[in-house]
Parts: sequence; C-alpha cells; structure tokens
Amino acid sequence: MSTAERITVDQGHLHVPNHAIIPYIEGDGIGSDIWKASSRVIEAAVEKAYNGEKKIEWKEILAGEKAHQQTGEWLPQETLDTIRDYIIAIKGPLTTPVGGGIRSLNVALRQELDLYTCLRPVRWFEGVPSPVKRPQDTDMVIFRENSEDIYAGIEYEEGTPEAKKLTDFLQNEMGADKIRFPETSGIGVKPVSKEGTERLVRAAIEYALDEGRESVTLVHKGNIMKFTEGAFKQWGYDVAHNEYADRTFTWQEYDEIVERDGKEAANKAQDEAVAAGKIIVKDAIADIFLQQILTRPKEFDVVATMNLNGDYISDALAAQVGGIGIAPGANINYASGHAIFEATHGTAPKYAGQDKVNPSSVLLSGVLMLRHLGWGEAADLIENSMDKTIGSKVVTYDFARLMDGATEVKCSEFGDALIKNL
Ligand SMILES: NC(=O)C1=CN([C@@H]2O[C@H](COP(=O)(O)OP(=O)(O)OC[C@H]3O[C@@H](n4cnc5c(N)ncnc54)[C@H](OP(=O)(O)O)[C@@H]3O)[C@@H](O)[C@H]2O)C=CC1
Ligand SMILES: O=C(O)CCC(=O)C(=O)O
Ligand SMILES: [Mg+2]
Repeated sequence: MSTAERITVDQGHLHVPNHAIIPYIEGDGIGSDIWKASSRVIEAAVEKAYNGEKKIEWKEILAGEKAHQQTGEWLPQETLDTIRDYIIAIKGPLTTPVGGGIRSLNVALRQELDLYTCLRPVRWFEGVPSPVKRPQDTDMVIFRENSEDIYAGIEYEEGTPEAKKLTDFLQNEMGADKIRFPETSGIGVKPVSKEGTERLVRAAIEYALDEGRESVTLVHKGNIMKFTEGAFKQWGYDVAHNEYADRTFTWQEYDEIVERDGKEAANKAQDEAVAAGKIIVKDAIADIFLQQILTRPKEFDVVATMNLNGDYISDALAAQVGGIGIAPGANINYASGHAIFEATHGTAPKYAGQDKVNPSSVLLSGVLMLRHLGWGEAADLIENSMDKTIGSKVVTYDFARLMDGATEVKCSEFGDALIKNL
C-alpha cells in the first residue's frame, strides 16, 4: 500500500509529508517531452538527496488537448478540485489559439485558484550562451500580477452587439470622443485594483526582505494609463510607506527630501538607508525599463509589475540569460498556500514530439517547487548538475546553435546527462 500523503496547509504554512503526492499537468506540444525528462531528474535528485527518505508520487491531472480528447472538456472541474485539495502542482505549457477559440487555460488556472503572483526568477547559469556581454549582471526576480489587467478577458469583438453597446455607452454617457473608428473597433477593458496591487507589491517587498535583495522596481506605463498603471505605481509606493516604512526607502521619499533640503541631503538619506539594510523601492516606465534591463541590468533586482508588462518582461529578460528554454516560474497565492509551478515558455508546436527542446524551464520550475517545499538539498543537486552539464557543453539545440564546440543532445539525453551529473 502506498504511504504517499497530500501536502496540507495551515494558515499559509505548508506541511509537507516525506512521501508527498504532487499533481502534474503534462501540457500540450513539447509538454510531454519536457515533462518526461524533468520529472525523472527531479525524482533522481530527491532520491539522492534524502536516500529514499523523501519521495514524490506524481498524480496526473488533465488540462488542454489531452483533457479535451479524454473528457470533452479543456479544463475539467476535477483538475481544479485536485489542485485545491493537493495545494501544490506543476504543469507543462498549454496551447491558446490566437484570435478566436478558447481563452487561455493557463490564465484560467491562475484566476480560478487566485494565484495572484507570477514569480519568475531570471539568473544566468555559467556557460549558457547569451546575446549580452555580461549575462552574469542579470539577476532579477519578476513579480507579475496574475489576476487582473487585460488578462481578465473583458473584451468584445468588432461588429458584435456587445461592442456596439459598450462603444455607444462610452461615447454617449462617458464622453469618450477619442475612439478613432467606433464602427469597426473591438473593445477591451483593463481592470487594475488597489487590493490586487497591494497584495502583489507586498509579496515583492516581503521577498526582497527575506532574500536580502537590494531593491524593488515598480514597472508601469503610468504616464499614459494614469488610473490603471499610474495608480499601480502610487499604490505600490503607498504599501512601502504605510507597511514597511522602517525597512524601505522610496524614490518618493528621496524626491521629498530633495524638495525640502536639497539633493545632497537626499543622497545622504538614501546612502544611510542602504547602509541600514533598507530596500530601495523605485519605479520605471515600462518602455525605458526594457532598454535599461539591457544597458544597466545591475540596477534592477526585484521587479513588481502588472500582468501584460510582466508577460513581455519575462520573455525579454529570459533572452538575456540564454533564452526561454531556461526560464522557470511559479504562480502563487501566499495567503491560501496554493501554487502551480510552470515554465515561462509555451508549447513550441513546431518542436512537438521531436524530443528536441530544452527541458530546463520546467525542470527549474521543479527546482523552485522543491525549495518552496523546503527540499532545498534536492534543488541544490539539480542546479549543481545543470552547472556541470552545461559547463561540459552538453546541451540541447537552443544552446548548441549559439555555442562553439557543443555536443548537441536530445531533450531526454539532456535529462540523462543531468541525472548522471547529480
Ligand atoms: N504558460 C503557458 O502555458 C504558455 C503558453 N503559451 C502558448 O504556447 C503556444 C505557442 O506560443 P509561442 O508564441 O510559439 O511561444 P513558445 O514559448 O511556445 O515558443 C516560441 C519559441 O521559443 C523557443 N522555445 C520555447 N520553448 C523552448 C524550450 N523548452 N527549449 C528551447 N526553446 C524553446 C523556440 O524558439 P526557436 O524557434 O528559436 O527555436 C520556440 O519556437 C501558444 O498557444 C501560446 O498561447 C505561451 C506562453 C506560455
Ligand atoms: O496562456 C497563454 O497561452 C500565454 C501565457 C503567457 O504567455 C505567460 O503566462 O507568460
Ligand atoms: Mg508569456
């Protein structure tokens, strides 16, 4: 009889049994290849780290194409119920059609479970090829708001009665006179709330404090979208001022000191705050931020931003440290304890079933999961093995095409090499 048990949560604190059941969604496209390779490495690392004392029992749950084939549903209720019950899950990517068709199942999972933080650490591994000269300078952790913004899916197709009704309302009752082509516009709505912003920024500041990080940058396009992105910026600063006054120093405080006492006094206050171990909370407008992460990456650390900005920033930053094949993530609700770990990339359909792509994104999502469970020894083993394997230039196609003298291996063979090097 299996001794496996479910993970439980008590007031946000996880209780992880030694033999833990973890539900997984294999994913569409490349999902099956990367999951097979990664799950084997995770199992081997746990076995080696704890001599069999700790163990994961995977429990498959369905979503996406596999779910549709087997149950007729894209996201069965049973899948949501299982994640609710088992608290922690890991998933491969799921396809979302562009234009029409079903809405994103990835977004639906985050919304259904209210996994409001999308945490995406971006760091370089020794030896990974990168388009920038000093990839080691990029070490950031993205906190992407995961529950609102235009991902709420409130949009109406051009030419429909709903789009016309909303356009008429905006023009006739709200005085919106800048809809350039009202007869042929699709209309989308972008909700951004104070509560949603506060819980995300709070999580980012808590993380920065716990992990000894230097700054939290609020990234927004608040000059143009004043009451959504601009409000995000101000609510973010307010969290720092109202809840973390003794542990943060903000650029708004800096500006106030400049106004009152001059720049020298402000610089002195900031230096003293840094010396006292306070976190600097600052902000950047999204367009220039995308330049500065390339030109001055050392100046950024924890990044807190809204859903769409976070989506773009995730892939842009991934490129700086070797690409989307090595970009992990986690979707977390810090209050309920629920979390789904998943790669940043998608289903890469042109590589589906070829045993070709890099499994590192989902594997490193597993590493994040192991750390989240308190199984850091197994996580360390995997990261060290990645260093060793990539250092010996045994890599999948994505790295091989940018490396001189690399040995290109398949997805499954990269998994084998990682297990050998654990
Ligand atoms: N969380 C999720 O489940 C996500 C789902 N998606 C969905 O995935 C589908 C495809 O999206 P698409 O825009 O093509 O983006 P993808 O991230 O799926 O793929 C884009 C490109 O990224 C590279 N890539 C992706 N994964 C890997 C990997 N594991 N190893 C190496 N290279 C990789 C490949 O680059 P190259 O061509 O240069 O070799 C690939 O062609 C869409 O339906 C989209 O909605 C997208 C993002 C996240
Ligand atoms: O849900 C999708 O299809 C895309 C999601 C995405 O790009 C992301 O979460 O980074
Ligand atoms: Mg994305």
